Amino acid sequence: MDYLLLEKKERIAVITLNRAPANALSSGLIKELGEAFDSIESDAEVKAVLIHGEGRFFSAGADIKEFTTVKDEEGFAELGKYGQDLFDRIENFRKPVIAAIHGAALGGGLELAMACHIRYVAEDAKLGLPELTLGLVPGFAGSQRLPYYVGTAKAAEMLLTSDPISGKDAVAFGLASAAYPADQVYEKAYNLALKTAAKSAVSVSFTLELLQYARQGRWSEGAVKERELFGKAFMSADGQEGITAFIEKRKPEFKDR
Ligand SMILES: C/C=C/C(=O)SCCNC(=O)CCNC(=O)[C@H](O)C(C)(C)COP(=O)(O)OP(=O)(O)OC[C@H]1O[C@@H](n2cnc3c(N)ncnc32)[C@H](O)[C@@H]1OP(=O)(O)O
Repeated sequence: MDYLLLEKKERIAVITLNRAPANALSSGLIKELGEAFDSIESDAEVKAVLIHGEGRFFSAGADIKEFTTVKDEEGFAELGKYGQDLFDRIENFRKPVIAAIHGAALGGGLELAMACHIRYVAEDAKLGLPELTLGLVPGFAGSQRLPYYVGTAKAAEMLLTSDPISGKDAVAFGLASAAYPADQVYEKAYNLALKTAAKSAVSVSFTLELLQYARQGRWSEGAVKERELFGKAFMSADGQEGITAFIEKRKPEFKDR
């Protein structure tokens, strides 16, 4: 691949955005991200995904220079759909996707990070949707995901001023789970990925599915689905192993079945 690195180790797939100088999300990079997720989806050995950026930033957003090659409104709507479809796929992915953010996650970079299931950030990272600075609006569903995390009022402030918030503030507003000094973020996020990879792939997949009901405000349907999957998880080989291991006072040995 030309714009990212995909490395699989210890059952973790590490995606490194690698498009100097700012890991701007060109259509080429977005296409390669889709291909990376194809490879990870079909690889039963991989149990979690970690996305981070090479260089100074996580990602500074869609490639502003590439915008000049788009001809008309339909072209921009198509570009938006291209990114939105990929980010929906990431949000609905059945293996945990974790973002380790340093430097900046702006515009499409933050929209990518918001599609991940968990975000760890550098304390001094800048997170924002500055599209209005360019006379634009977000195009990869940032106007929809940001209010989900930070509330409508804070999202309105961030969008209408274009001011980014720090990693520390992102945690305070619920946009990220934890903030660390910049040189520790990757390692902390990698250890988090390892922790999730130690669980049964069955219950992890069920949990990610259930979280989407809450994410989409489908509470009652989600509760029905939860009790159904509770039974399925209990009757799975790993569910049986987990219960037996607890009773026998030992660590469970999950087989992802
Ligand atoms: C549907 C989605 C829409 C969107 O995502 S719209 C884009 C939203 N993103 C932005 O508006 C962010 C734009 N970039 C910036 O604000 C700044 O940059 C940074 C804060 C990221 C970094 O600032 P500093 O440290 O002063 O560096 P620097 O000289 O501005 O940038 C370094 C190089 O990176 C290129 N670059 C930065 N962001 C983008 C981008 N989004 N698309 C294309 N190139 C970008 C610059 O041009 C420059 O390049 P060169 O060294 O060749 O001059």
